[in-house]
Amino acid sequence: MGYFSLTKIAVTLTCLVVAKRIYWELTTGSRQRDFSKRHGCLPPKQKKWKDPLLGLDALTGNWKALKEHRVIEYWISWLTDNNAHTISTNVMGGKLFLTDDPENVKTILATNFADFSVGQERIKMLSASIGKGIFTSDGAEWKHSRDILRPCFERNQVADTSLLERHTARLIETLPADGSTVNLQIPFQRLAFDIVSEFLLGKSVDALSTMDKQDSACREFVDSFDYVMDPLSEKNTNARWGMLGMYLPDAEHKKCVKRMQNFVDNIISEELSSSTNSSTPLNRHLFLPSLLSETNDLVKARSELLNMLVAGRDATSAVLTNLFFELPRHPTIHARLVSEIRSHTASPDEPPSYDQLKKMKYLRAFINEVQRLYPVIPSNSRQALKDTTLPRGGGPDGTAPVFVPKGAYIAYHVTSLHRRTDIYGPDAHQLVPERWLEQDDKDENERDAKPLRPGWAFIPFNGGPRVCIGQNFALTQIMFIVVRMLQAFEIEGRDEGPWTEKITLTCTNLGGAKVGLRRRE
Ligand code: HEM
Repeated sequence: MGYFSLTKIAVTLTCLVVAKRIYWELTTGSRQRDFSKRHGCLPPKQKKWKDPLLGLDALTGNWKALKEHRVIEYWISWLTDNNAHTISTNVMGGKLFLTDDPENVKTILATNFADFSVGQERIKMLSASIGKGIFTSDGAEWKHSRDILRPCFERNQVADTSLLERHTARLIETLPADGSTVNLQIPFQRLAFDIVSEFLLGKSVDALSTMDKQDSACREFVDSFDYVMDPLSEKNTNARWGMLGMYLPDAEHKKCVKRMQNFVDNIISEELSSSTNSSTPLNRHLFLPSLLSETNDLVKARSELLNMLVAGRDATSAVLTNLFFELPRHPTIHARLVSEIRSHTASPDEPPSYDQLKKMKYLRAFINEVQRLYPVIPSNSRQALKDTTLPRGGGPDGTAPVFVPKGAYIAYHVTSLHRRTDIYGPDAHQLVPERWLEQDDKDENERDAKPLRPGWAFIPFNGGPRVCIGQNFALTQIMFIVVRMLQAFEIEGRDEGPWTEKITLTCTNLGGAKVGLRRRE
């Protein structure tokens, strides 16, 4: 009797599943097939998994690669193993596309911008730590955040290098100049944090001066921030549970989020209680006062502020770390940079102006090249808000459009895109700043090369309406710091081994940038 009723239940459930599937095929499925046919779509190559149902081996493979610091290469292999620039796959019942085709990237980020969201996964995961702000919202909410920020990044705001000089001078004072080994990664993080906080808030958090004091609020904020952004760190007790750890309750994570919130709440309270800040230059448009004039919602203000501090600290210091990892390994590039800096500044003590920086074409080429090889966001993704298409990747030769159903994720692999030999040439895997120079700025023996016009194949700052709003500020900052470091120090590399990925919210070299510094005479 019991057996009979179990069979009945099983049959009923099977009928329900089949009926649901038939209903889906007749409604959504039929609509999607029509849509796909009308747009001439063909399926792209498929990445298959041993577990055909959920693709669990994709998750375990990803986790293993993350732990072994080779997740960039692991994802690239999904494309190269299939000899394709766009593939589709199914993981955990969801559809995922992966592409390194510039035409597809342009479509997602610009041409069909309105068809895509930054994705529910990102919104959910990041909001839990930094709340709802420019990074974690879409549509009208995102546009509002962006409108508040825009005036802070206009040229006249970015061109004032006195702020950069004050903080970079402090960095140079604090670095050992006796040739002992120093890892520049942490000092760069502190410097970026000091600069971005003063740039946005009118007041620096003084991380370079206060970080070594155990009980400083800034130290606590940065430690908490590091914990939250690096779920794989040794400090994270859940990390020993592997992938499952990300879903286990983590009391320390909660504490860290609370500390970050308190830190930012204090900054907001100070701003609210002092209507005029005497240390703020009158010509500077600051983010926090603009934000507080737009909203009375203090949780919203806190989240926007956290979003901005995240944006401003990590990406810039990651690029600086990669630059100083590579620089001592390339003596010819190093020498050419020193000579360019000397030719554009009157004396080694003179901080460069914004206009002088703009003239340093080789320095800019070097920064481009390091960002090309090591984009600090090596892969990114968007989620389709409705049924839509990608222009390329379908059919056996990958030239037909591809149908993308509502809800599917499209990951675009920035590192793979930046290293395509058909775009950058056979030396795409080597560091060659000269490839970025205009013909007139090249040495005679370099001139016959075809000028590089990568378009959507170079996206270290993303592109389209959500292009990094801090791009010009970040580049000015990076150029300024490199110039001041090269003016001040003879630099010797102390890193052993190749560049190795360390992925948190951004990606940089696992061992940082270890150097020995001696003051230039
Ligand atoms: C070299 C340093 C930097 C790099 C490589 C970089 C890169 C990026 C990238 C790739 C994105 C797109 C993220 C996405 O939409 O998925 C982005 C967005 C953004 N970046 Fe940067 N960034 C840098 C520095 C900065 C700085 C210094 C600030 C601010 C002070 C900043 C503020 C932002 C903001 C607010 C967004 C979100 C824009 C939006 O969604 O509308 N970034 N950045």
